[in-house]
Amino acid sequence: MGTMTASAAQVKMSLEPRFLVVMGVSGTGKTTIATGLATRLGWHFQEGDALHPPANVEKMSTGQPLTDVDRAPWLALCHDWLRAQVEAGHGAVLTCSALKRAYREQLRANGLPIEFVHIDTSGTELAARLERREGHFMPASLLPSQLATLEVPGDDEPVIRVSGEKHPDVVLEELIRHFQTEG
Ligand SMILES: Nc1ncnc2c1ncn2[C@@H]1O[C@H](COP(=O)(O)OP(=O)(O)O)[C@@H](O)[C@H]1O
Ligand SMILES: O=C(O)[C@H](O)[C@@H](O)[C@H](O)[C@H](O)COP(=O)(O)O
Repeated sequence: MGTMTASAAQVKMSLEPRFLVVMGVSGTGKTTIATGLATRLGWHFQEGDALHPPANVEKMSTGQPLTDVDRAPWLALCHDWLRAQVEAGHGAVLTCSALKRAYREQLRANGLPIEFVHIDTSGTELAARLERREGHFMPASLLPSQLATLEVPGDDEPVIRVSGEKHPDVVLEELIRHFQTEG
C-alpha cells in the first residue's frame, strides 16, 4: 500500500498536464476509466452526463436516441468546460460519448489541445453490462443506436485507443505508461 501511494505521487509529479476526453458508446467504461485517471493523476474530472440539459436526460430515459440538435448545447457545455481547464493549465479528464467526428471537432474548436481516449468494447459485452447496471438513466435499449451512430476516430484525429474488455486497472496502467513515455 505504501509503495502504491509513493508511485502515484511520483506519477502526479512527473506528468505534464493533458486534456483528455474519454469517449465511446454507453457502457463502454468511460466513467470507470476517467475517474481512475483523474484520481491517480490528480487531474480535474467532469462527468459529461451531468452537463446534459434535463430534456436530453428525459429523452434518453424514455428510450429515445438524441439527435444532432439535442446534442449541440451539451457539446457546447463540454467544450466550455475543456476550454476553462486549458486556460487554467491543469490536467483534466471529461467523459463524453463524442460519437461523431463532427462532435469531436466541436469539442476541439478554438485550437484546444484535446486528446481522445476511445474505449472500444464489443456489442455483446456492452449489452450484458447495461442490463446489469442499475441507477442510471440510460436504458440498454439505446445501445443499437449508440453503436450505429459511432464514427470510430480516424488516424488523423488525436486518439489513444484502448480495450474496454481488459480489467480497468490494466487499461489505467497502459494509459499512464503511454503518457510517461510521451513525456
Ligand atoms: N473494463 C471493464 N470490465 C468490466 N466491467 C466494466 C469495465 N469498465 C466498466 N465496467 C462496468 O460496466 C458498467 C458501465 O461502465 P461505465 O464506466 O459506467 O461506462 P460509461 O460511462 O461508458 O457508460 C459499469 O457497471 C462498470 O462497473
Ligand atoms: O450522445 C449520447 O447519445 C449520450 O451522451 C450517450 O452517448 C451517453 O452515453 C449517455 O449520456 C448515457 O450515459 P453513459 O454513457 O454513462 O451510459
